[in-house]
Amino acid sequence: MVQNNMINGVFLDAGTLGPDLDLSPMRKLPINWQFHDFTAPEQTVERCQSAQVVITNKVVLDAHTLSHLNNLKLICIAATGMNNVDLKAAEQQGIEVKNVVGYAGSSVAQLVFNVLLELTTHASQYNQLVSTGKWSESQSFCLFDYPMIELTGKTMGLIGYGNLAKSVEHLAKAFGMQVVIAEQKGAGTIRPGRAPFEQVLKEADAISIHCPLTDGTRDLFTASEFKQMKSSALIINTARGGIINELDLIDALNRREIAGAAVDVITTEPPDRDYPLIVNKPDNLIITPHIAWATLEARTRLLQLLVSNITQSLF
Ligand SMILES: NC(=O)C1=CN([C@@H]2O[C@H](COP(=O)(O)OP(=O)(O)OC[C@H]3O[C@@H](n4cnc5c(N)ncnc54)[C@H](O)[C@@H]3O)[C@@H](O)[C@H]2O)C=CC1
Ligand SMILES: O=C(O)C(=O)CO
Repeated sequence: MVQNNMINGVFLDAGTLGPDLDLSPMRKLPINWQFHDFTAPEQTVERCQSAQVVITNKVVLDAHTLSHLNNLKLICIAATGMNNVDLKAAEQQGIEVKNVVGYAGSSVAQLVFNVLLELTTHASQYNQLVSTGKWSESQSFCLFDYPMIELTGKTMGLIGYGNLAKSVEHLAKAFGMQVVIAEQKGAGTIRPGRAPFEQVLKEADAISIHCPLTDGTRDLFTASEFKQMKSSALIINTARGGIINELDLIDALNRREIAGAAVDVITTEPPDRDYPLIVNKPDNLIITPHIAWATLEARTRLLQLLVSNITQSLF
């Protein structure tokens, strides 16, 4: 508990919640706020120096930064992923860290199926062919340029089985897919209802990644994992960049070791203009700019949960 008449709070990257989200529920809390749209790494310490509560969506709070923040009592992450905060260093300094859980299930599952359907049905690529006149030039009433694949009866492999994976499972079953849930790679025992990681690689027609980025999941998918997958398999990463090795993904897609991929998250966001995954983007890769969470409905829930996280900890 902090004496509430003295609380200084900083929101380091309020701009990341979008221009259309009304932040007044947070502004109304009895906290002496400083809201910044974005914060560069070199501005972080100075901006947080007198704060007892700091809110960050994607600004990095590493051990070095935290070591300068002696007043800090609470970090509220305006997201589910906590990989931008050094949790061990925070714990050692007695700083409580809270994230927002369970706000984005519908939204993320919708994006997963949007890209899965694009990779299997190619509606926007066919739409493009119509716009460029290929349909008008055709002798047949329909085109066959992109092979259409039915999802019913196919197997969806889930990596991580928390809130988001369960929402994806729900939609997968509605499409008539079988769902296999991967046990953590290297686990000695396989929990009921789970399958060994390597078995999921071999069996899945589509893999959807929903685990956090940690030391244990960094580079979980490299050349070796892609080689174990079916050549017809698809992989979708809406979790975090870094879980898939991006250079290995480019190779696997170019060599058609797997059939396609979609990533909503990459290792460096936003990317530089010469980011390898983008400049060398294979035609069987879809990249979206970290939008899976970004429906207004999900962001509205996120804000409510963020306010409730702060209130529960401080008041
Ligand atoms: N693209 C986007 O817009 C969004 C991305 N995310 C990302 O999705 C991740 C998952 O979110 P939720 O499902 O809500 O989290 P969650 O905490 O409910 O589920 C994560 C699951 O991953 C499992 N896990 C942890 N380490 C693992 C490992 N080594 N191997 C396999 N599974 C492991 C956990 O046991 C848990 O079941 C977040 O950590 C975040 O990075 C979250 C929201 C939006
Ligand atoms: O909630 C998350 O983890 C996201 O990636 C969206 O910011």
